[in-house]
Amino acid sequence: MTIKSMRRAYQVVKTVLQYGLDDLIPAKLKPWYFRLLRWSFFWLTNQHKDKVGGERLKLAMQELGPVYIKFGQMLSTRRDLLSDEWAEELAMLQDRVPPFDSAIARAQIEAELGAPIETYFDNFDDTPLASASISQVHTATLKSNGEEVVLKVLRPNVEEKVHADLLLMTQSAQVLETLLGHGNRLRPAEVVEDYRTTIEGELNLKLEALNAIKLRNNFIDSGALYIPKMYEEFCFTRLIVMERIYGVPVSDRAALEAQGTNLKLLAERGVELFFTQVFRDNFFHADMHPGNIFVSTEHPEDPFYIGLDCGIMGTLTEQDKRYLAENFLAFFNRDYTRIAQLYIESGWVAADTDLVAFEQAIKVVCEPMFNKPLDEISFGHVLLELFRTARRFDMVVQPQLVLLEKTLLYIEGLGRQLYPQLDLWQTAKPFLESWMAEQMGPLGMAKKIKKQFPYWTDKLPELPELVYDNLKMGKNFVNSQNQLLDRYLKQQQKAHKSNYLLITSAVLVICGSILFSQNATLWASYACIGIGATLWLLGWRSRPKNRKF
Ligand SMILES: Nc1ncnc2c1ncn2[C@@H]1O[C@H](COP(=O)(O)OP(=O)(O)OP(=O)(O)O)[C@@H](O)[C@H]1O
Repeated sequence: MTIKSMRRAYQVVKTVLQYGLDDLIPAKLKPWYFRLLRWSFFWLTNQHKDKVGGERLKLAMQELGPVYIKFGQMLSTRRDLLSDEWAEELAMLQDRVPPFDSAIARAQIEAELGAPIETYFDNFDDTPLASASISQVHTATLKSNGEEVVLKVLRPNVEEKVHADLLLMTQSAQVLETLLGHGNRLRPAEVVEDYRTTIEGELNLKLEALNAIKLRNNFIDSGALYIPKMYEEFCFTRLIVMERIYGVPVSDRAALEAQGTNLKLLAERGVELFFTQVFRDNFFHADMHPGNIFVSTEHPEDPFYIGLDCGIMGTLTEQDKRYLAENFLAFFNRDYTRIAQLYIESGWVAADTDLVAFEQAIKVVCEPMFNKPLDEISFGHVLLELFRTARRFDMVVQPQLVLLEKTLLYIEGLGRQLYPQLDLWQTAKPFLESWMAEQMGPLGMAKKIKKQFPYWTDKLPELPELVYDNLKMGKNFVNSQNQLLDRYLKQQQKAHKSNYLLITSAVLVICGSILFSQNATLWASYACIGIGATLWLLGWRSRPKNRKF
């Protein structure tokens, strides 16, 4: 431990004690060394007894600086872990940081460029346009064509500071975890680990630029989202250069109204954009706070979003996406058995989970949601409640899903703020249904076959064994006594049969295509493709029917 890190540790302990955060740990969980710590710092008394826990934590984080402020902001989105009051307090943390010296910014930029700023840029403004915890933003114009750009540069020594704070956080989280016991729902070590991934991603600006380029390309023809152009030749780990944008911050409702923005359309586009990013592109902006989203100023009747700061992006596996879509559809069909099955099938909860108890718990939290009109139900809230319930059944944390749930909650909140009558279900349902239909239909099958072709040719020799194991598992499963399980198993069997037919048909079509491409006996290739197509039809028809898509 260096002198610097010891000083920082002292500062953290001092703040924790001054804000009485140690009081928040129940006395019976406090070991002797905790009390000793408190006695040895007897002059540091809790000066904030009058304030509630969440507020004290917020003030302490504010005092500890940017890394803790960002941590608090992230924590505020973990509503599956925190109570709503605590989350609301932490959400108020503001990331306002004084700018750093522009001479330092210049030196840093020139070090990355390997040349004086004037070699490539004119009109570099020494007064920053914005200054945040990780970086600072300056405006300039490109020497080559006069285009307006912004230069985003990392704060000096920010990596060192973040890593020092992270180390301390990790150690404190481990102590806390031991005190609280492993079964505790707060899981501090996991939360800090989650934060580490997020903040470390933000320390690499090149990564942010690459994400922005990808997202921009995904929406290049869209009238709903614009991502500023990145100048790749000037993008490095500590510096990126992008097109300057002008827009109204999305949180500035008064300005949006003043310019006559069609708020209904804007709100609907927000929800659509989210589902497009998740389900079509599998690449979604996961840091959607108001400072990162602007609204276009031209053509207010046909507004679009402008997205900045693509440091944190989320992706889901194909399987996660399918389970997620099914999850929503099952919820709106009030099919709680199906939801419970989905959590087990996907592996989010263990296979030996008590299905009946799980289904019951899901029903208890979901059913009251239908007391509201359908259009007021929030997808994010549904997911949040389902995750909270699943956690009680030891759901393994899925960081990608937590990221998704947070983004969804934010997008819906934003949509409602812009247009309180926003009908979330009507906006999202057609999208989900057509996605599911496409996935399960012939086009989706063809796409999957094409994508999986190299993998299947590799796995072809193992296929009979896999199919046999699969069927055997299904058969063993059927022996269960439970009535509910029986229903589930029948469905499983049907699904296995259908999968078996579909897999065999795919194999035959692939074999036929290989024979055809190698100019082998044509009749054999036609026969393979013909039989394959017939089996596919049979498999398709024998799918379990009570899945409503
Ligand atoms: N291309 C741009 N054009 C105009 N303004 C920009 C641009 N990029 C960033 N800004 C301004 O700089 C601010 C900070 O940018 P950005 O969010 O990218 O920084 P950050 O360090 O990642 O901040 P945080 O992580 O706290 O969101 C934005 O809120 C916006 O006001």
